[in-house]
Amino acid sequence: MATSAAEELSGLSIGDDWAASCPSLRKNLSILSPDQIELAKILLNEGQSHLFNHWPDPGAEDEKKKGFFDQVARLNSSYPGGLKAYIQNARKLLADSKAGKNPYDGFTPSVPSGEVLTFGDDNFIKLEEAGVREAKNAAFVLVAGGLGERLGYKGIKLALPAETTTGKCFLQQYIESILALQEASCKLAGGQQHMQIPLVIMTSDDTNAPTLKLLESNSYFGMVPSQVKLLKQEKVACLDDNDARLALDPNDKYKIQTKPHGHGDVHALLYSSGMLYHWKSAGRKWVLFFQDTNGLLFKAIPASLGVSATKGYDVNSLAVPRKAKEAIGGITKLTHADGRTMVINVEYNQLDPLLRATGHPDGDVNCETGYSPYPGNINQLILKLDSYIEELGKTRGAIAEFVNPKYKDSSKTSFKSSTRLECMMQDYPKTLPPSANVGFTVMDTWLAYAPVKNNPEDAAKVPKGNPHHSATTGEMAIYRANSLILRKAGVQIADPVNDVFNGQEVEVWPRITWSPMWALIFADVKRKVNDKCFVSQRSTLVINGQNVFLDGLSLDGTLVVNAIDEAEVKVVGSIQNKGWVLKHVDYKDTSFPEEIRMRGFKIEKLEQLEKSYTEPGNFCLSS
Ligand SMILES: O=c1ccn([C@@H]2O[C@H](COP(=O)(O)OP(=O)(O)O[C@H]3O[C@H](CO)[C@H](O)[C@H](O)[C@H]3O)[C@@H](O)[C@H]2O)c(=O)[nH]1
Repeated sequence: MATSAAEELSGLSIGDDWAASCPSLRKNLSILSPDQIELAKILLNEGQSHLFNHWPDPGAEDEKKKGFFDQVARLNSSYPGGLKAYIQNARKLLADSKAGKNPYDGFTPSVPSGEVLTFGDDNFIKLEEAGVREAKNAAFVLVAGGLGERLGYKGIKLALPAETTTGKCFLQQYIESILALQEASCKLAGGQQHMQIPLVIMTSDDTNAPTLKLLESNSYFGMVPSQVKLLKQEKVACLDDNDARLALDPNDKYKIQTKPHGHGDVHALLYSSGMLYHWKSAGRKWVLFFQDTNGLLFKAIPASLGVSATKGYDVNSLAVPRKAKEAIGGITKLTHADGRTMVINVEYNQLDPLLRATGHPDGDVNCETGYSPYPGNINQLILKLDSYIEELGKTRGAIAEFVNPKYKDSSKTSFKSSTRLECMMQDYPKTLPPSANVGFTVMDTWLAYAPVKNNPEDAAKVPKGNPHHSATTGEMAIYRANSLILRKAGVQIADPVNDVFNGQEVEVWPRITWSPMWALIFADVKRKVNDKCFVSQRSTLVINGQNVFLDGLSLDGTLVVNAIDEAEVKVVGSIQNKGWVLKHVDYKDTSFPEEIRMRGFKIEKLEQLEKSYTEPGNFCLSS
């Protein structure tokens, strides 16, 4: 095609007319590759010419311009449907938000029915066994891309000690639990096959490098390195206004400002990585999703996996009784005026307005049980792999999104700061067909849920009766759960005492911990203790070893037992020493490490009986 002399001089051609509305980009087309030009076309078509307004003529800052397109290419490829879809979705959601449209318009909430389990009864024991049986066919997915802004800890949350008696971090606890499940499940299957249970960890730019470092510097906590796969989520572009104009980074005009898109990214990442097909061809049946700081989680997993298997649930959400206004979503049955129904998590900030808008003037309040009638979603999801793959084949893992702009004023025309689209992994069932078998499993909070989300200052402000969700309560909950489980198995455990750490009143139970290899399910505990045992309130008991049996132990102090699998150790008689005591530490006292300060106490090791059995054989441990 003929080109005018002037255009030839500037390197432009008539074929570049698509860029006529944006002269500063048009002048620079000659330095862009064909792929970059395609991306530029998408941006202009979607009303993003402002991104180029400040671009100088070719020859100046060319590397920065190319770098800009490198980022655009990443943003384009990491979002299902690319940037075009992102911008179009944003425009629609921003318009809905401006119009004050309720995402649940036309839906009436009601309390759904699901499986309510009671720890330790026959049904629970049966479900735990069914869960262990299924575990060899499972894959675990840990979402750990969040920064944990509410906690304010400078490291990654997975590296925090779940409890300070052993100092094991959350990631170690999770991995040891999966390995114990793997071993128990393969044993139940007759031990012929040795299947590795895969673990995927979703990270982000904020957490990827430290997560990898934590794994590598601890030999993957006993997993085979190839068993663990990190999938990094990308951030999404920020939006400056209701037209979904992308925001430039205030510190770098050649960069689009980005923010996290939320844990819902996990579905698109699993899909695009090809992981799901790989798992399916290896005969896997279940995908279990979980979050970064719940030290009780694996106590609830076997039974809930048992529920999924026996009920054939496509989706099973783990839930606990929820206190009104607690920062966990409520599992709700939504019935549309047109007859459609779904059982879905309604996020904690949306439940109250939804209830008020549908004939419940008091909104999110407790009922006569002292709890909200809506079970609290703890975001532990078990999906059946077959139907999950089928659904993702249609959606490519795209999850219903939302936007939450902070408007400058009631005209809702401008934002206080840029916003972005977000998505949540628990919204996966929203696109499922009505025939999908969606259920949930409720367990006691003491057994299943004690996350570490809040910093000490905010945790102390939580209304009385509502959970603090702090490092203090996360740790105390582990001791409480272990004490209650031993009690249920017949061990006499002294009553707790109340104490206040970092302004939070908690029950302090004996500091009892065991490795998952000792006991994964209640039947394991029952086999390994008897009702002649006693543990006093000031005691600490650490059991590290598969074949340790408490046979008439009376403990008043600290006992630590370490044993290899081939050593069978019977612990008998009375053991008494000064033990380990909890010393108060103020969170503002910077002479202590952050991990200690944030929980408000330090364990002072005065005296203990510690025994390690490193040779095979039968042993008797007494004072
Ligand atoms: O972009 C993100 C954001 C978060 N996360 C991860 O997602 C998990 C959950 O994040 P938060 O702890 O910030 O989640 P919230 O407390 O806001 O809420 C979520 O967890 C609650 C239970 O802990 C309720 O279930 C609630 O409904 C659910 O949205 C964490 O492991 C976090 O690391 C990511 O991987 N990427």
